[in-house]
Amino acid sequence: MTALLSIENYHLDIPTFDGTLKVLDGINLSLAQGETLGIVGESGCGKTVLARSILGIGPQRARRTSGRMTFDSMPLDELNEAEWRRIRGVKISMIFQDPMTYLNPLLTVGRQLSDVLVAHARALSRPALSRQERRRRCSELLDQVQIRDPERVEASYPHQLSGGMRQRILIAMALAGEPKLLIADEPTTALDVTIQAQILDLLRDLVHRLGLTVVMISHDVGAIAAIAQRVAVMYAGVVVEQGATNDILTHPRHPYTQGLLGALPDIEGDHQSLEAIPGTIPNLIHPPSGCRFHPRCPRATAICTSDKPAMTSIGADHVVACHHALD
Ligand SMILES: Nc1ncnc2c1ncn2[C@@H]1O[C@H](COP(=O)(O)OP(=O)(O)OP(=O)(O)O)[C@@H](O)[C@H]1O
Repeated sequence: MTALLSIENYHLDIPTFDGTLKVLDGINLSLAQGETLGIVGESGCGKTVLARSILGIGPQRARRTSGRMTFDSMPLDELNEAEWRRIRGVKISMIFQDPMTYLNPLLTVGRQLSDVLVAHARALSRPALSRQERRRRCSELLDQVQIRDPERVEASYPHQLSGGMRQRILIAMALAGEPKLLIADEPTTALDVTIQAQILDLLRDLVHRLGLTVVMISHDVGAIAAIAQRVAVMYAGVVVEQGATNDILTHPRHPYTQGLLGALPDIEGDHQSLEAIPGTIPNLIHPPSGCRFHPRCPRATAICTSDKPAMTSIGADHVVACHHALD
């Protein structure tokens, strides 16, 4: 099957005052239509930079040094701004952790949804929708995100709605262009636990009903497990392990994945075992030689400091980049 999104050997640098950050170091990911991929890793691993690069909105000074991304047979790295306008926010859309940042506090929800429809028609060089068509489409979108009282919500300003409702509105806006790919960057992190579960249910339902393909980024392995069929574990700009969610969660092979899973809240609730992965993410200006995880790895040997481990297949849908994965 051809992939809807494929990322091959993607390297990205960000020049800074102190030196060049080697933020993405040879990312390989592939996503089939209708699939949900979770990207998990500690803060600073490069998850957001990767997600934003898919949309062509990476950090301003960021430079792709090699590799490529292909979406729906289009080479994303070669698109011009006019081509991007037809894709960004339309065919590939994104939702974020804090909806309030992306909603205009001065306009009603209905007006903002309607504005999105106008902008999409313009971006796709389609005739503008009539007022009546826009109203119908707004109701349809609110229905898709399971908002049961669309009239009240359309007439509301963002601050009059709960965090969960605002996230639903952002999802409705993201669906307005009938996207093929939805990138969800920590969509439930700012919400309380019950609402988190509702938003995850909604995303699952959209995948099922609309055949949406989703990349979901989170440092919350539980949220990823609830929604993604496949998981990619990122560490310091590298995908270190990837495969079927169940396999990765029950048989993690990379010491970093094992540490991350060990760092999950324990059964009683919110206690985090902070000892699970000692140390912190390395400085990406001078990343460690060989395997970027070796300074923190309990299994590191000489080869880990000298040679970058190749991604090796260890199951039908399970790859890992570790010299000691099978020890
Ligand atoms: N605009 C920027 N300028 C310089 N460095 C940046 C910029 N954006 C991100 N970085 C650096 O890139 C690295 C990866 O950041 P990124 O935000 O992608 O991590 P993340 O895994 O998404 O973390 P979080 O979970 O906290 O969002 C970090 O070292 C970060 O400091």
